Amino acid sequence: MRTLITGGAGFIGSHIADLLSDQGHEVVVLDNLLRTAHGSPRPPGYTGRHRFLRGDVTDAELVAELLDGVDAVCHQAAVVGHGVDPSDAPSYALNNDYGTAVLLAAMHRAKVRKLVLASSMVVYGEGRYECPIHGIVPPSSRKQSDVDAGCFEPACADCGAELDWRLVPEDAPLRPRSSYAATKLAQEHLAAAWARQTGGTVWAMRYHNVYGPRMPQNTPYAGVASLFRSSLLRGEAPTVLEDGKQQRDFVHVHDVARANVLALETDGPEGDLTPLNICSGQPHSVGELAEELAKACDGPAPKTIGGARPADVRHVVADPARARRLLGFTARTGFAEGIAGFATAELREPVGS
Ligand SMILES: Cc1cn([C@H]2C[C@H](O)[C@@H](COP(=O)(O)OP(=O)(O)O[C@H]3O[C@@H](C)[C@H](O)[C@@H](O)[C@H]3O)O2)c(=O)[nH]c1=O
Repeated sequence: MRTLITGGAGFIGSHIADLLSDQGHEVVVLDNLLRTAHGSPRPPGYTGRHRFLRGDVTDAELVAELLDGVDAVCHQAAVVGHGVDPSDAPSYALNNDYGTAVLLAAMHRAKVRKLVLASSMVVYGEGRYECPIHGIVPPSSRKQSDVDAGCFEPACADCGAELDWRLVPEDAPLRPRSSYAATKLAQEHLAAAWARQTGGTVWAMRYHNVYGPRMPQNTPYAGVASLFRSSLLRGEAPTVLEDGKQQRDFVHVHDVARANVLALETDGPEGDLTPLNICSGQPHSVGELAEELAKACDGPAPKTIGGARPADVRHVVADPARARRLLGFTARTGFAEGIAGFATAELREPVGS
């Protein structure tokens, strides 16, 4: 199989490229290197192993050229971040949505019918909750006054009862809370329309909180695991927001790469997009993450400081059943083992801007 990986020099894309090559597949990497996992203009490991081209997914001519002879596309290139400042929306839309539209048009012309798309748990917005009286309810947005008063759990909008979190299945309502999240969902819509128009197949990989080697560091968008680790390695205590009891699904990048390779190798439903939670199925709190990392780095104990960032959600805990059923994917890296390895893993500085 010959695969074009956009964003193939990035944190997740580079692991997919390595795994595909290890398994004897042919890989073409397109990356603008604005924020690479490897941090150098020609990332070590690419020379000779993968065909590597520095360029942008919005460059229609280049994308068309690279699709020659390609069987499938793994689209990882995106501007990531929190996207809470509306003035960043044009940049997200240009790179994530216009870039995806260019790629899909080129795939149509080149008759490439298979796409694996990097999506994100951010498309859900807040997680799934059950009220003891009203059953599954849409979570109301947390008020700043509640957060300031130290009340972090979402309450039922109808009766005010405290809600229990539940696993989020792929057919949960999609309520993006940031420009970034909206552009990830728009990517899914563009790809779904392309699949319906062309009979193509799309697996939309809704990544949960991915961590592991080559994770970016020293950027506020790095993700909590990387930011905690950087603080600990500087000898500073990681600062835990809220009360530290907010839950996430931390999934190791090696598992995420394997899920992508399985998706590339698995025939999906034709003429549609199939979203999949890519997660471990083992929720952990942010407080636990801080404790585990502090232990593994032999650093100072975490400090819980309350507060929350705009657009922060409380618990997003994914249901892994569909990816298991359709791809045979189960995450193999346990939390304690993954975090211990991550404490000493090689991370990279972002380059460019
Ligand atoms: C950065 C940071 C976060 N947190 C908390 C805030 C959240 O409740 C929880 C998780 O935070 P984050 O990893 O920042 O994000 P997050 O769980 O909101 O998830 C997002 O992460 C972004 C980086 C990605 O762009 C998104 O695609 C998505 O994965 O950890 C801290 O307690 N201390 C910190 O220093």
